[in-house]
Amino acid sequence: MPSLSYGYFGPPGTFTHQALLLIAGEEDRLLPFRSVVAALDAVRAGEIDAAFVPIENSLEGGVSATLDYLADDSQPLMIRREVLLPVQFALCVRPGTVRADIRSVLTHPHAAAQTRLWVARHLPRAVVTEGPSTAGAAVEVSDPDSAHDAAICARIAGEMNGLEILADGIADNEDAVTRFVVVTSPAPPPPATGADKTTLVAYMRVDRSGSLLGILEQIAGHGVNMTRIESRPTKQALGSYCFSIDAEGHLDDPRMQETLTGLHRVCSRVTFLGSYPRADRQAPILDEGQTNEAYAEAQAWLQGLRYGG
Ligand SMILES: O=C(O)C(=O)Cc1ccccc1
Repeated sequence: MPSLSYGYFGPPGTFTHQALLLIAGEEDRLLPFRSVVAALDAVRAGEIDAAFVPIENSLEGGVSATLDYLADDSQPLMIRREVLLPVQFALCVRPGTVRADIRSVLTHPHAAAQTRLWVARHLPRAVVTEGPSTAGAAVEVSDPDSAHDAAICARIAGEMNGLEILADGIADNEDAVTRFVVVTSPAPPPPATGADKTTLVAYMRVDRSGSLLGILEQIAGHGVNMTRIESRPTKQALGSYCFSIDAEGHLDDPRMQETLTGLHRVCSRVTFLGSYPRADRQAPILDEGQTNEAYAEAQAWLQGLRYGG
C-alpha cells in the first residue's frame, strides 16, 4: 500500500494520536495539527491525504467541532474508516507536586467532562480549565512557570513531557470509549463488508410540520437502524436545524440506497459523509424482507411485471 500523510488532532500524545497509531503503517507520515478544523482544512487544501479526528464519545455523544466542520459541504469531505479507543485518564504533575498543592488543573473539555466526579471528590479545591487538547495540557504543565499545577491526559502524554503520574484510571466511567475517523477528499466508498456504517446530515424543511417524522419514516421504513442522531443548528437562522446521523449499512446496500433517495425527496438537503466498515464488525440484525437478497428478488419480480409478468 502506498504511504499516506495523516494530519491528526495533536500534539503528539493526544488520545487521537494513540488511536491513529493503531492503524497507521510504518511508512505513513503522521503530522500533528492544533485543532480538528486545522486538520480538516489541510485535507481540503490538498496538503495531506487524510485527517484523523475524534467524532464521538460514549459519554458526551458527538464532537460538535468535527460534525459541524465535516458537514460544511461547500468543500465536501468523506469518512473512510472508524477506530474505537477505550480511554483512560491520568492526573499528571511536575515532579514534586503533591495532591494537596493542586489548585489548577488543565485539560481538554472531553477529558474534563469524563473526570468531573473524580476531580470533585479528590481535588475539591481545584479549578479545572479547558485547553485545546490533553497532550497540549501536559506540555503546558511541564513548564515550571505554568499557572496550572496538573494536567488530565493520557499517561503517555504525561511521561513524554517529564511529568509524574499522581493517579491513573480516573475516568468517572471506566468503560468510556472514543470513536475517531479517517477523513479524506470525496472518493468512492471502500467496498461493503456486511458490517458497515453510513454517516449523513439531513436538513429538514423548516416550513412544514412533521419534517423530523418524515426523515425517521424513510430510515425506519427501509429497515435501517440508526446508531447516532443529533440535532445541530444549521447556523443559517435561529430555529433552523439539521440532523447528523450514523446508520447501519453501506451505500451499496439497496435499503440504504432507498433510504438516501427517500431522504433526498423529503429533505431540503442531504449531505452524504461516507460509508465505511464498522470498527466493531457488528453486522446489522435485519428482518427477512430487508436483506440485499430480498431487495434483489423484489426487483426481479418488478422487472418481470414490466415485461408482462
Ligand atoms: O485531547 C486529546 O487527547 C484528544 O485526542 C481529544 C480527546 C479528549 C478526551 C477523550 C478523547 C479524545
